[in-house]
Formats: sequence, structure tokens, C-alpha cells
Amino acid sequence: MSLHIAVDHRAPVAESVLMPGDPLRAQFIAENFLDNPIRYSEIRNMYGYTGTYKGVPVSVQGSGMGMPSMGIYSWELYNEHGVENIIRIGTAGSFREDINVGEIVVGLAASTDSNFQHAFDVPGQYSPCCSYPLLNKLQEAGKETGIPFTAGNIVSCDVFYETTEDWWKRWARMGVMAVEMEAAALYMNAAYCRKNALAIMTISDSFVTGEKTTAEERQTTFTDMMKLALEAAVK
Ligand SMILES: O=P(O)(O)O[C@H]1O[C@H](CO)[C@@H](O)[C@H]1O
Ligand SMILES: O=c1cc[nH]c(=O)[nH]1
Repeated sequence: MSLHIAVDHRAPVAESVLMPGDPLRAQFIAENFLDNPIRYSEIRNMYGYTGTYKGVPVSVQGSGMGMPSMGIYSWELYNEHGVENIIRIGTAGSFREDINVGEIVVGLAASTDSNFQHAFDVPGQYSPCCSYPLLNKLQEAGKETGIPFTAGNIVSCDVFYETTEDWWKRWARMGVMAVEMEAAALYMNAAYCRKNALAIMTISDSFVTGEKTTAEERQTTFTDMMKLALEAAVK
């Protein structure tokens, strides 16, 4: 057991873990996609489950919202639970008019406005990027399932409710596709711990059109992303 994640001897945390921000999305995936899921942790109601997908053990663990929370859970998974691969399965807001609600984006790199990197004491600006081996597996899964996605730069922000209008347009001007709140911390922890990480997000709202999805839709309807991540996790 680590400080924030319990263990259950019947269901050790698997080598590959899917991480949604929302613990109820973790429960939905476990109940609808995994065989014989067991909830190994409910500390703070941040549920974690292990089951099998196509016969291979896979875990699903809520990360909570924001880089501090993702930083804690991914650190403990990598360092105290033997995890090698983490695939974030999140939601994001689109900055591009050709990337619409319901579509999937993959963070090749995660720009950020956070100071999370101070923990690593690098003498400059670190560029958080995904793991190439996991990206390759996702590409294979994409070809096999026919589920499309767009890969590029995303931004992980500390603030959800920005107060200045059009703040996002300056990120968009630099080719950043979408905003979420955890990938940069995950990528930095993975790099430091010599592990693998990839962030996949379904677009839940568009800064360009103003379209939005409900909390319930964000919890349960983004099943293509879940399938894609599971297929990549068992390769
Ligand atoms: O749906 P999740 O995975 O939580 O991701 C996004 O949604 C939350 C904000 O509503 C933030 O955590 C953001 O990164
Ligand atoms: O972090 C997020 C996630 C979805 N939509 C946003 O606007 N921000």
C-alpha cells in the first residue's frame, strides 16, 4: 500500500494502467470493459480496479483533477506499485475548428503553464512528451479498430476558469490543439521514473464553437477512447 493507493492481494495493480480524471469513469470502464474487475483501492473515493482485457491484466485508476493530483497518483503507481505504462484517458477542450466534440486527440507533447517541473530542478524549460513505444502501440490499435485520432501538442493548465477572454488563442496560435489539466505532470513523472506515459483525450467542449457535453456524458459516453486505450495497453 502507498499513502494514497490501497492494494488488494486478489487484484494487484497491473503493469499497464488507464487513468481517467474521474473515478466514476474508472468504475464505468471496469464494469463495462474488464473481465472480473476487483476494486483494489477506494482511498478518498479515488477508485482503482484491476481486471483483465482479452486475458491480459489491466488496471484503471482515477487520477483526480489537476497536476498535483495526477502527480501524486502516477508517482505512487510508478514507484510503489510496479507500474510500467500509464495511459491517461481524459477530456479536453478543443482550440481548433477542425477538431470537434467527441473526437479523440493524443498529446505528443504537453505544454504547460504550471511550475510542476520545479521538482526536477532542470537548468531550463523541460519539454514534456509522450513515450514513443506507447504511441506506436496506439497507432497499431488505431489501425486495427479504425478509431481515428489527431496527434499533436496539447496544453496542461492549472486553471480551469480563466478570467481573461481569448487566453486560449495564444496557445492556438502556436499550434496547440486542446487544453486539459494533467498530461504534463504525467509525462514529467514518467520521464523521471524511466517509465512510459501517453495521454489520450476526447474533446468534451470546443472553445471555437462553444459546444459542451454534460458531466454524465463525460463519465460514460467516450467509449471509443476507452477501447483504443485498452487495445494499446494489452499490446
Ligand atoms: O476528464 P478528465 O480526465 O478529468 O480531464 C479534464 O477534465 C477536468 C476538468 O473538467 C480536468 O481534470 C481536465 O484535465
Ligand atoms: O481541462 C479542460 C478539460 C475540458 N475542457 C476544458 O476547457 N478544460
